Amino acid sequence: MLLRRGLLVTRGPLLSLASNWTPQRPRAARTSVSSSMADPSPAASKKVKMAICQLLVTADKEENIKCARKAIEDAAKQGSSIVVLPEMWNCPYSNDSFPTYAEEVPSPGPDSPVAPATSTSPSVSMMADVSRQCGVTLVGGSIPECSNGKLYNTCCVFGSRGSLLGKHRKTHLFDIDIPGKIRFMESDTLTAGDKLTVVDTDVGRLGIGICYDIRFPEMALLYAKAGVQIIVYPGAFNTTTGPAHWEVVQRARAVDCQLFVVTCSPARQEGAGYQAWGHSTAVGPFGEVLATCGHEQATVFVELDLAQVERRRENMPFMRQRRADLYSLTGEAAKP
Ligand SMILES: O=C(O)CCC(=O)C(=O)O
Repeated sequence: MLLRRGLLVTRGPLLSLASNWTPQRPRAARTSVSSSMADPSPAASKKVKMAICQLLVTADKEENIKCARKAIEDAAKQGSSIVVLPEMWNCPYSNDSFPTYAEEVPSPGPDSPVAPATSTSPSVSMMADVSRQCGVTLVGGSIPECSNGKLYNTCCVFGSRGSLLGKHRKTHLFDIDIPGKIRFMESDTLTAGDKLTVVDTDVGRLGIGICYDIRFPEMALLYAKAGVQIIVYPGAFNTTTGPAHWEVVQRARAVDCQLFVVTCSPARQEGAGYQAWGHSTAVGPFGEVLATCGHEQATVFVELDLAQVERRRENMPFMRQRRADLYSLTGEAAKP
């Protein structure tokens, strides 16, 4: 895609965003639905209770798994139907750690094999087990995945019966160099994923991105086009780009796409090689920050009314107002 004299010029097969951009309802959504007489909007409320677990990640993998399990169980006890974990929650965020902490991840599917607790994929089996036991949808942050001699930064999404519904491999690797501030080259160890990931769950239709993926609005727009209601970005911004961009990119994606944006960071670990920004957040489809936190370990509880996605799009129909004669977007977020 080229930006030339104010024109967005695309190459390859076009996927026009100008017409027929009606959000699709998720298949088999089992969101609790209640209508409110006081609400003049035709869209009934569809409320989803979410917990965003900003975990303190240590070098002790077993401890990280125990701590994540407890946070999920506590969130379920408090009535959450969907729980989100941070990027790289089972290992320190460093190129040295990724190969050592990596696990195999099975292919998604309703009957995906759930690895027993003694397997070589203890993080994956814990997530499958606890989501089934607690009956929650789980967006499992990310962990390093090993597959055919390559490493990926991978997010697993589990349904409330413990099956692996989807996995997203981070598509934009975090390779940046801000002299005197931060240099990180994920591509030294990781390979980029090659697809966008839309997952239908009990609570709604999710689009998944990981951290640096949030900086690419085209990806979020394709998710909106695919009928996604919530984009979840497990992410670990840092103390340079975090204060500058973390909140603004979330609000920008939410406003551009008129959907919910949720981020989940690790807590900041004093003395760690990588200083995470924290501030896990949920943003509504009008760009409003609904809930957030600081940089310490915390669980953010938030209720998302998914009916707001339709309401905002009725109020301000950007989707129908796009100018396909002037610009369009290539690519596809495959529907599940
Ligand atoms: O985009 C940024 O500033 C940070 C991204 C990042 O930390 C990551 O992708 O892991």
